[in-house]
Amino acid sequence: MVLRHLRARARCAGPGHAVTPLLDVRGIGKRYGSRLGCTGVSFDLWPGEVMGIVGESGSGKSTLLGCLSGHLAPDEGQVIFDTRDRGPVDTLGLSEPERRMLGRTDWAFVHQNPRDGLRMGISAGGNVGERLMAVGQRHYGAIRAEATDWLGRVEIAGDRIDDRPRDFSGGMQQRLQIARNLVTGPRLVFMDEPTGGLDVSVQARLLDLVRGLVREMGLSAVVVTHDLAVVRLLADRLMVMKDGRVVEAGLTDQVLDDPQDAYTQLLVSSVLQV
Ligand SMILES: Nc1ncnc2c1ncn2[C@@H]1O[C@H](COP(=O)(O)OP(=O)(O)OP(=O)(O)O)[C@@H](O)[C@H]1O
Repeated sequence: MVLRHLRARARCAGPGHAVTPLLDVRGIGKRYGSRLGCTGVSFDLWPGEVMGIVGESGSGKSTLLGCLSGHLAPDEGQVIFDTRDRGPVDTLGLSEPERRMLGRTDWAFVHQNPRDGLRMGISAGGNVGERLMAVGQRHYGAIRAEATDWLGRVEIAGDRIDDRPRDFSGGMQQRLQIARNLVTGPRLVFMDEPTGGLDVSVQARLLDLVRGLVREMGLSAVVVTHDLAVVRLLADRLMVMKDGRVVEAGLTDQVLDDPQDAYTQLLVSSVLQV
């Protein structure tokens, strides 16, 4: 029913107008036994748009991101993704191989801890090149050239290509994780506290880099963070979560400059006092 509705909307589109959201999230809910993870979360994400999800610890951000990205199975709801070849598809109904393919091609996931998103035992170039091989590239010279190019794009010197990520600083590891994720040209990137655990100056540089790449590549992204400075810089729109529910949503500047919900007001003012 929902898919038919989306296709009908897509057919009514004029040229050059995206009328189908890239991601259409409907009523996602997840419980852990009697404990609520998140409930009733719905939103659209449009091509090239960045959605920020903020809230205090335990508000359900990671649960929601897990449900959206296929790492967790929600108890209810739909996550409809506008695939290149088949149009809008409910990703929760995909088979495991189909989901894996989506993860290699159109979707990417940047973990808070780069160790969760990198292979620490293989070289930096191998970490990037491996993703190209996973989508069918076989020419060693071309793979190495593309890996070198991507290391440059994330400001890692080319002469570090054969070094292992464990010899990198935290900021470099995170930049390498970003290169590994973006090298295959995904359309949607999930980010879980991408600057968490980094020094403030390193955070600022990383945020600048991510913002540049997102814009340059026209990426859509869902960014979970407890840091309002991160969403202020990266996100076009914002959802504020509390106790597993979205309490306020809107354009980032609007929500942060003129919060309507009492909890959002508290969140914003507590940051301003820091
Ligand atoms: N594996 C789990 N088993 C039981 N309860 C869980 C589990 N994971 C999360 N929860 C609970 O679900 C609720 C939402 O947690 P979640 O980790 O999604 O919040 P969060 O906003 O991402 O927090 P943080 O910023 O600390 O990561 C919390 O009450 C948490 O205790």
